Amino acid sequence: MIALEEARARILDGLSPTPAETVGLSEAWGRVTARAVVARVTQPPADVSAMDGYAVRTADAVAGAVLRQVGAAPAGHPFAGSVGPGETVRLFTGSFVPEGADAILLQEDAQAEGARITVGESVVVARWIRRRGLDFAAGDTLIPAGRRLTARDVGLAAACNHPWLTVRRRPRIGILATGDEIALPGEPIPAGGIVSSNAHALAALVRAGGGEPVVLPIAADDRAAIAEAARAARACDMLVTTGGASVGDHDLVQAALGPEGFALDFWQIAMRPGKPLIWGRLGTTPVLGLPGNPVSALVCAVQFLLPAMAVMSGLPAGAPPTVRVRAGAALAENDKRFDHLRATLEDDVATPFAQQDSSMLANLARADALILRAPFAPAVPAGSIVEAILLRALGA
Ligand SMILES: Nc1nc2c(c(=O)[nH]1)N[C@H]1C(S)=C(S)[C@@H](COP(=O)(O)OP(=O)(O)OC[C@H]3O[C@@H](n4cnc5c(N)ncnc54)[C@H](O)[C@@H]3O)O[C@H]1N2
Ligand code: MOO
Repeated sequence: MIALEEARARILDGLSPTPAETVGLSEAWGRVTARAVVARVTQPPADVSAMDGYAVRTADAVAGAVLRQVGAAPAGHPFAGSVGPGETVRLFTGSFVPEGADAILLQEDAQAEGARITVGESVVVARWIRRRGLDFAAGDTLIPAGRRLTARDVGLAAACNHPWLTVRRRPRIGILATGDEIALPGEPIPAGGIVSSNAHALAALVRAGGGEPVVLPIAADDRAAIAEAARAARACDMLVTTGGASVGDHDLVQAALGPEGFALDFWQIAMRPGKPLIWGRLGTTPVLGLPGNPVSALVCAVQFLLPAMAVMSGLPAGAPPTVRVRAGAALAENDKRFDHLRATLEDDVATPFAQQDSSMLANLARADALILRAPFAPAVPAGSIVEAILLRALGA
């Protein structure tokens, strides 16, 4: 059994980013830039007013002075002339500041009678003028390559005049659930059978991680069926199987993929839940074999599939983010397997469920966090600081 960190390193080492594609801005949220976004315009394009009011010359606009309005410049309609001594031009927020003016007289500090503008309060030079390029200048690199785009980034890309962006293709993840006993939700459940939940949970997690799930039909516990399904997944960037990973006579994933040319990298890791994890390659397609137990499959997906999808998306390789929390109960000494205790979180106190069986989906769905227990971590009293993965933040 290899250590969790080594398993993740071996998985991530073997992956590379998907090819780039171009998408419109409306499709860009959550995608990862394959190319830096460089401003095509300067913003603001000229000195502009930050307020509604009057463009003035500081020397003239002293309290009590009367100025002559010689024009108006609504936003989008710059004033063609310049502001001479004793003159002013009506402006609005975003209007270009005409030549000659060097300050803004706020509308509420002025009294207008026709073209006669009486200054109520002396202006301060440059006040309320946003300088050309205050925000950014043409040629500035505003968004680096390898960044997952936020709503703010999309707005920035639009502002710097990019109608579309070059991003990584979403990693296409084939999901193959195996087992004679599993039936799709809503279908008749065979005698001795259960409803398949893993493929659905994994597909949702793939979406949360920015990927495109390709859910394959359930394969029976039979080598030919698994092999056929796996062949269908060769166009995917990764095939994820669930079930059939362990040591039972019906745990067939490796046996079925072997004749198809499956090259195993490792099988079994020192992790709970998730011990029978499989990692290898079917031709050029990476294959991640997750255990069938629903909690094991999900926890392995958090620890390995999400980081793998990040690398395939062009993001840096790494472990899922962790936070420090206080244990809501005493934690026993751990054994040799890296443990993940499903826990609720209130403020910064994470309390593990009393039962941690890897079949218990309801507890998993109620959990906010996975408390991480390194191999051989000593027993700690309630209130101790421990590391945890927050599930909701990952969409898990
Ligand atoms: N003698 C040993 N037995 C087991 C070991 C071991 O080391 N020695 N490992 C255990 C561990 S740990 C795990 S985890 C499981 C994983 O087994 P498999 O990956 O082979 O999974 P299955 O046997 O196919 O199924 C296990 C369990 O999960 C349910 N299942 C399967 N697929 C789905 C699905 N799509 N949706 C919901 N539930 C699913 C299945 O019905 C079983 O109950 O092996 C232990 N055994
Ligand atoms: O490791 Mo298994 O994944 O304990 O249930």
